[in-house]
Amino acid sequence: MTRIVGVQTNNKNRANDYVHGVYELVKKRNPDEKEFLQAIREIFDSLRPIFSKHPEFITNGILERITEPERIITFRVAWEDDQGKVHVNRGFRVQFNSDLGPYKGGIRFHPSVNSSIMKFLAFEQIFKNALTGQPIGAGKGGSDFDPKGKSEREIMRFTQSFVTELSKYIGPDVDVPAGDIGVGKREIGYMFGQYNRLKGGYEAGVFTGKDPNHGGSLGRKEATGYGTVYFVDEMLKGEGKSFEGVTVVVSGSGNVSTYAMEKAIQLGAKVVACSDSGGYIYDENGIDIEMVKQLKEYDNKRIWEYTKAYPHAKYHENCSDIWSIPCDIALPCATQNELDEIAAHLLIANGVKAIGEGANMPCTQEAMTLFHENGVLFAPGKAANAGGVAVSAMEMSQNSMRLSWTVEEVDEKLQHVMKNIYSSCLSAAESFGHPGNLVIGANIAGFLKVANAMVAHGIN
Ligand SMILES: NC(=O)C1=CN([C@@H]2O[C@H](COP(=O)(O)OP(=O)(O)OC[C@H]3O[C@@H](n4cnc5c(N)ncnc54)[C@H](O)[C@@H]3O)[C@@H](O)[C@H]2O)C=CC1
Ligand SMILES: O=C(O)CCC(=O)C(=O)O
Repeated sequence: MTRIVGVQTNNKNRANDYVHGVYELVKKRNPDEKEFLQAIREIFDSLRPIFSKHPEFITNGILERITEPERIITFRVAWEDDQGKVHVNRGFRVQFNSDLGPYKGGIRFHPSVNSSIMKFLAFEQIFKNALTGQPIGAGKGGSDFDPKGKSEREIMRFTQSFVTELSKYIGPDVDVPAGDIGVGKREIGYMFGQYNRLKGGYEAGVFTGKDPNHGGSLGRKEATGYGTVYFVDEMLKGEGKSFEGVTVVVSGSGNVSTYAMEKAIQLGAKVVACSDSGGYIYDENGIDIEMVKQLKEYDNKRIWEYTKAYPHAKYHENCSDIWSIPCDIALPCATQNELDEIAAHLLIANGVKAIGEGANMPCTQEAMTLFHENGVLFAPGKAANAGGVAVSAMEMSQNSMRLSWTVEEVDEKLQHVMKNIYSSCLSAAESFGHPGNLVIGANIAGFLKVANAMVAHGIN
């Protein structure tokens, strides 16, 4: 008995030393990349229990390899504005891991884009894409270009210049980009057009998130937001709860937020607030989702203009104060680290029951710890928002087969994927000694899938 306990302790120490040692190496190699290190730390904290059961992951150097992107492409994007002035932005594509399939992940256009943000997003994508169960590897890209205030033609010229360089590194079986912040079906359309022009043909599966009228999948636009709500609904059902009659606050008013709000409302919730980077609106009667769509998806307006149609609604300029509104469920769907310790304290004091991360890494580590300590149900982004990339993989399948599924078919498959992800997270958490902890469950379930493939593919 003593000997077995001794062996277990030795294995545990060896596993802890391994995780700690690799984290120190990664930190040394990427000293100023705070978002990337934050994402690595969260994963590493969850993975500790794995290595005492799977020493082969240590001998195969899985952590050392999975934290180093297979390839990072950085390039100049020169473009001319409407006045003929030349501008230069920086473009990125991080091709992080291809053990499960072609690199797959969105393109972000936002002034904050830098190497750390690109790497954290591509790293998260490894585990998220693995959780979907579909044959997709992981990547992410973007540029520090700010679409705000640019004309339609400027956006087209910038996007064409961006993809002229990116086209050398992507393809339907190599790397398949999609949208993210600042990139929707309009930008994907420009990328797709320019890519095909350069290649002299039509390669349907090179981008996803295309317009369903020209090569895209029905249901892709809605998939991330709907998927997030489907996942949270599963988590609520596990506790005998539901969306019926609850109050919900959603940050952002872009692609993910809009369709998270729509699905929550369809399931009987009252959504009382949403935001953009300028501020938030609070409508105690419940947000009119069609009005939000009109303002943000079609008219490209700021969210405060909602109050022109609904004068009883209130507009507040500080978008991060949205978390001071009492709610049962909070869905952060805007951007990374938008919900910090202070916001978490406010939500908990106001009785929040559940959090669902529609955005990538929207909660800081400190906020997550507080939710955990206070028994708040927590759906981590890499599981909860995986519906978008899952339907992107369905778009790839439809493109390869040269056919189109109906929106009902796509939605049914999406619900199935989200349920499967939920049960994989639950069972991984249970098997590794953390029952009910979906953060640990998501990280372990995603990691195991990729790590096993990396062992099978040899050291490379
Ligand atoms: N589009 C997709 O399919 C997926 C997106 N995500 C993640 O979801 C998040 C949102 O992405 P999208 O909706 O696609 O982008 P989007 O560009 O359509 O919308 C982003 C929204 O967030 C707002 N925003 C930006 N910074 C903000 C801040 N600090 N506070 C409040 N609002 C702010 C913007 O005004 C905009 O309304 C990102 O973290 C993205 O990586 C995750 C999975 C898939
Ligand atoms: O649909 C895709 O390929 C990308 C989605 C994405 O960027 C994400 O899941 O964060």
